[in-house]
Amino acid sequence: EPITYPPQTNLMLPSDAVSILSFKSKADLHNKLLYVLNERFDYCQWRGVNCIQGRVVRFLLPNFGLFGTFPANSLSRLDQLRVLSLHNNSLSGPIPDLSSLYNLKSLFLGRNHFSGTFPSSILFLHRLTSLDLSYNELTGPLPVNLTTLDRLNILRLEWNRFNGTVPPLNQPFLLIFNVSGNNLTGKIPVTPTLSKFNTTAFSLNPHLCGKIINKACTTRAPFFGSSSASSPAVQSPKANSGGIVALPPPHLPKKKHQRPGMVLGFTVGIALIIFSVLLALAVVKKQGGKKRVESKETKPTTASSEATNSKTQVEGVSERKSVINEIQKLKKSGNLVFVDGEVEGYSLEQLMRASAELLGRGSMGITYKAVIDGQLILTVKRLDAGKTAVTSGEVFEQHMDAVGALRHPNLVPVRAYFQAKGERLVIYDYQPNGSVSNLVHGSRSTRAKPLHWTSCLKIAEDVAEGLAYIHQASRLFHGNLKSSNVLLGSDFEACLADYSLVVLADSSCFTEDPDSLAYKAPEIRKSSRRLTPKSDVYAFGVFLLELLTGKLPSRHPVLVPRDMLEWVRATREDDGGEYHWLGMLTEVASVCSLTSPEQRPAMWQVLKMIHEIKESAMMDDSASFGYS
Ligand SMILES: Nc1ncnc2c1ncn2[C@@H]1O[C@H](COP(=O)(O)OP(=O)(O)OP(=O)(O)O)[C@@H](O)[C@H]1O
Repeated sequence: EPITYPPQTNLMLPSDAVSILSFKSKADLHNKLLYVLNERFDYCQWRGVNCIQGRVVRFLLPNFGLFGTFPANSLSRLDQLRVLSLHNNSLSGPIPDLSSLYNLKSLFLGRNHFSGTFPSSILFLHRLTSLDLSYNELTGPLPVNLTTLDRLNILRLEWNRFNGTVPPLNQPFLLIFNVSGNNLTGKIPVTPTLSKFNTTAFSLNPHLCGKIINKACTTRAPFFGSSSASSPAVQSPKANSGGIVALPPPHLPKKKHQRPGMVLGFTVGIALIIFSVLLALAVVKKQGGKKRVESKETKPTTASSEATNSKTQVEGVSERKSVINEIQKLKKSGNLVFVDGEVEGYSLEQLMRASAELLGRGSMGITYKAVIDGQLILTVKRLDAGKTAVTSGEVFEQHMDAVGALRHPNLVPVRAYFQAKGERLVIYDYQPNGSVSNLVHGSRSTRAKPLHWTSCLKIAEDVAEGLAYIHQASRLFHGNLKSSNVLLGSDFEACLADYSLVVLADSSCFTEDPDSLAYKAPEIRKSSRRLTPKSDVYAFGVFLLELLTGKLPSRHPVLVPRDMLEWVRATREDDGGEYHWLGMLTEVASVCSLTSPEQRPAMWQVLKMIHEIKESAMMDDSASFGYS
């Protein structure tokens, strides 16, 4: 039952003042709040306190450097309280019983060190519209009854240690929702509300699965390099340091009957390969005369990317070819393999007939933009046969199945692949707005100007999200992060391309330009066999510096971290306004590019640092809804 009248503890002092002072006595051990009470209602003028008719309705203490605990029975008497924010302080211990704050609409306790389980008293606060417990150390399951808080607009629970399953939340007004970075498990309930959120709301929970995050709840597809045939049950999160949890080793061989469009040549046997190659050669020969020789002019990409695509367009005009001309040597002994969950939207024949434009030549092969039947735009990467010859057909198939299973808003999705007789194609979505390399360095004629620091932050966040996802969702890594492999999607979101392809190639065949080399961590400069997630972290550090300075990686000086900031600043026309933020971002870049892989943070830790910078920046601009 709600308490209607606050019990008077001291006839001289209003009970709201007593509440606040008793809160301060334990929560402000460093005495940051200078609360003095001379007159009876002075407390309504205290910093962070807002009253209506002498009763405290808002108590807002974000970023006050509060250090201590949140004492039980302190604020519980503030029964007129509507908003409570203790966001971003250093409060530890459990969150006390708050059930008497029955008028509370917004509760912001994020970015502290609160521990213990989800405070069940919160479930009594039926008027709550905003609840933020993110970035704490809370453990245990999320109560199923969270569904009863039916007015919630904001529910932020990310970066705690919650385990168990996601409750079947279906609050119609839930607009902001995040449970990423916990240890939640099992299938995400497919409610209309939860279906509205994309995978980032659930990311970095290694054992979550289900339709909403495009991850099957069964054992994952095999991946490259694994040898174990026996698959233990899902590994305990505790077995992993730092929160990265590896998926169980795959079952080998893979159950092939589950997917459509299988590569016949590798499943039915040698005899069939020979037969189909002969047949295909006959068909190709017969159709040779009929092949479309006209090369449909594929329009250049969107107007907004005019500058960014100038290099590829010049190459495209001079080397524009039809895919049929380029890959007509294909022996048609295989079909396109559409990765798990993909609809077979087109055939190999359609792909071969598609008009194509050269996008560029990279270390692994040649990349084309292909337009199928004048409608569907794809990117086709034709891998260099010689360089990937070290990878057997079976390993290639297993690897591409694992890579194709990755789905994240910051990854360019693999849709299909193909291999037959030395030819290997990987088909991706086409990203219409060029690459970050184009964006930062522009065409050669224009002088490069570094991006605004907030754009750097946004791109860095997107890339870190994509990398952290790859590392946690599989035992894969990118292996070739660089600005030409970070593409801009239709909303100018940054998406990683070319992830996890480099392991298929013999790196000794590579002749890399100085910029590509500069992304390589010291331990992999000699051989890419030693690629690990930490080498991606190194490349991320180089990429971040490239973003901040607009300088090509081969021109980055080797500096100790404290000189690094001065160099970063010198490359920018800074009026001093961004100094603080540049400092924080440069620090992230420096720690990522440490020589020793062990000293570099894991990608999820990098992501956490970037989130923290973003959140403080938002608070600084008072742009963050509800925190001040
Ligand atoms: N899915 C895609 N959509 C649009 N452009 C793409 C796509 N994939 C690659 N590109 C662009 O095509 C060009 C060639 O890419 P490619 O990956 O072959 O070479 P690279 O990125 O320069 O080097 P590397 O092979 O080492 O990654 C690059 O400019 C890249 O930005």
